[in-house]
Amino acid sequence: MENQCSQIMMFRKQLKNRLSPMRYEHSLSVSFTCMSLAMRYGYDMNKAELAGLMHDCGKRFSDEVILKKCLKHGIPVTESENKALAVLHAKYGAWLAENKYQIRDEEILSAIACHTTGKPDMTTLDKILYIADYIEPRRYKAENLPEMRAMAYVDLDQTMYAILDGTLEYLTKKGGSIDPMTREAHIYFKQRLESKGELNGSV
Ligand SMILES: Nc1ncnc2c1ncn2[C@@H]1O[C@H](COP(=O)(O)OP(=O)(O)O)[C@@H](O)[C@H]1O
Repeated sequence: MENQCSQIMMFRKQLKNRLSPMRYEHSLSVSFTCMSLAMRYGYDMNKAELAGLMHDCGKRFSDEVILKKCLKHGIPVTESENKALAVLHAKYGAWLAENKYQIRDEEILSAIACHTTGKPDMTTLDKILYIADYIEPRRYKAENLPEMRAMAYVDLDQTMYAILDGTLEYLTKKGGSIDPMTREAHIYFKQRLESKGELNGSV
């Protein structure tokens, strides 16, 4: 317990020096939101805290620099990621977390790696982090935030589907390339809700 706390304090100090003040605040806010969702869903709070804190550790560089760093370190970049560079900090962040911050927990690394796009068959921590990144208290951009914040504490799959649905609509309007992993995740959650008979018209 004491060890976990001192590890978190050390990572916070390092991130504070490396991220912009706003990005650092966002990371803290996501970390606390992850813990709160972990409480709700009976997930390990320490792992959730660490995943939330570290999720944007790759976002200290511009997208172009992140691409160069991925190529330099042999991190595979798909053709789609090359066209949608905004998603790449997640994969690079997972690499940094493992290789520079020495985080070895596969669930934490997986959650960091898929926090921008989601993916099919996400673990509980994958979902907690993806959702916390969207609903954290300092976020204000999306119109559906009050609804998503309430839904997050009712059902993770419903919330994943609703956020992915809104994000695809937003990205389509915005124009530009959309990473196909986001669509794959959307289809996956749609089918998952359908198979449970839980896909309602309002989502
Ligand atoms: N080209 C893309 N393909 C798939 N997902 C994307 C793409 N660009 C951004 N996203 C994701 O969509 C969400 C909204 O994007 P955006 O508004 O650009 O980012 P943010 O909310 O971080 O400012 C974020 O979760 C982001 O990771």
